[in-house]
Amino acid sequence: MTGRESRIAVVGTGYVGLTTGACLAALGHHVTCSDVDRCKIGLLSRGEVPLREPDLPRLVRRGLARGRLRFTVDTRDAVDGAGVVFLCLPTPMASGGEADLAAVREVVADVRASLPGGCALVTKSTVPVGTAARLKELVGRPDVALVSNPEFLREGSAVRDFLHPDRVVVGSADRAAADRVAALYAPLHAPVVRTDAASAELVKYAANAFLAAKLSYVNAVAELCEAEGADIGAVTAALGRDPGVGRSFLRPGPGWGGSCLPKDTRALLRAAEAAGTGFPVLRAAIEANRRQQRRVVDRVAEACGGALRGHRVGLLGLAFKAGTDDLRDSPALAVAAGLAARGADVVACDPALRGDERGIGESVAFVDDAYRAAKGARALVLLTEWPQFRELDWCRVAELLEGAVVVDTRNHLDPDVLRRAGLVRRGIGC
Ligand SMILES: NC(=O)c1ccc[n+]([C@@H]2O[C@H](COP(=O)([O-])OP(=O)(O)OC[C@H]3O[C@@H](n4cnc5c(N)ncnc54)[C@H](O)[C@@H]3O)[C@@H](O)[C@H]2O)c1
Ligand SMILES: O=c1ccn([C@@H]2O[C@H](COP(=O)(O)OP(=O)(O)O[C@H]3O[C@H](CO)[C@@H](O)[C@H](O)[C@H]3O)[C@@H](O)[C@H]2O)c(=O)[nH]1
Repeated sequence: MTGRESRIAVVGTGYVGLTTGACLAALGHHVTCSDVDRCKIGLLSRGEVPLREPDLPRLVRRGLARGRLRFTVDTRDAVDGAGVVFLCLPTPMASGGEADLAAVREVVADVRASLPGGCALVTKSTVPVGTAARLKELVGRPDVALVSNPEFLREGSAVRDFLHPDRVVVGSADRAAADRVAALYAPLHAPVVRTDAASAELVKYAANAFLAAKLSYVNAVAELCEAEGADIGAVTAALGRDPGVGRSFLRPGPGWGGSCLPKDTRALLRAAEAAGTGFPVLRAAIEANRRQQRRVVDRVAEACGGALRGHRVGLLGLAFKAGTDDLRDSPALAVAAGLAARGADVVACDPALRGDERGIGESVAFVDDAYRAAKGARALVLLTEWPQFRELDWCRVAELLEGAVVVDTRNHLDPDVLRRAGLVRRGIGC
């Protein structure tokens, strides 16, 4: 690879952009990352990482120290001299459910004249089918190629997922540009799937929608287990051994959430409706997820003797899964809001949060440890599977609680430990 080809720009330094930038710098490239958030760029330039992601701070500091990683608020400066420009910008849900591409369009319009001739402009953001083609028109330059290279990392294991991908998907009408992007991943020895841009864009949505539908399916099987007296743990242990099913994404829970699955399923559904095909299976999976959250609220109401009004309910965990401090579309927040709407006095804790984060909402009082969340509660509800919740002194919890029921929406706690503490554990599907 020539000197210029190994100069990379990454626009957007969130979970995807910062991981991409730091990992590509670790692979030996010279990477400039840009972001509109001045505060974030200030922190990152000093080696401080404002995201909770294992290994990311170490890679960022090493990249800075070796002069391979640089941060700027000036995106035009970042793309100057770059052979590959990754767009890692937010594509949130718009009011109608579709993906909002405003940030992507704004950046492309802003940098189009500054892009070096021959560079590859790569969408790593999750974008609807046809976006690469439309951006190609917006750029309006025959010497700039558009490439779709969707990202499949998960929060909480972003660096590991980036460096050990199951597959790398590269889609473009421009073979040479796609070769150049694929070559960046060569040291990872991962399978590279080469496609046209539209197929690459669809792979990302189809993957997330599949995972979401699988989770809704498992949560429905869990409900059936409760009705029939079966045990979801035993069912999924055997089910997952079928290679057609696979072992992952079989854990029932309070519903699936996070920054991607909810918005991407809605966007795909909207796109399918606009395309005239519809997607009834996906629609059902989304509705089943809402129902799952309502089911958890009903279950807590049962634990409180039928009605929630006037009862204190303690919540263990607010993040959408363990290992992250991300609250975006967390099912825990939906459950908390549902409990509060039915009159419960909701008190929550989460080891990754301080309580002053945006998004927790007014209906939840935040306390800094599990014992304070348990104090005086009629029911305690585990919503995020943090390992430290297993290690609580459950006898102390039992003394602090006003009631005796723990609703374990992740089937995370040891039933015997709770039983010995005199508590009743209600899991999902068991
Ligand atoms: N978070 C994930 O696990 C994940 C995984 C795969 C794909 N994705 C997709 O990747 C994209 C980015 O997701 P994310 O979670 O990294 O988002 P994020 O919100 O964590 O980060 C986006 C960053 O872009 C910056 N930004 C916004 N407008 C900008 C502009 N005009 N110029 C420069 N920077 C700007 C923001 O300040 C922010 O730092 C989305 O399309 C998402 O769906 C996310
Ligand atoms: O067995 C499981 C697995 C997950 N979940 C829930 O499903 C949601 C999503 O979890 P996960 O997929 O681990 O989180 P993300 O970090 O949002 O990752 C998803 O979304 C990313 C953004 O598009 C993709 O890159 C990843 O491949 C895709 O897994 C969370 O609420 C989890 O608690 C379960 O309830 N049971």
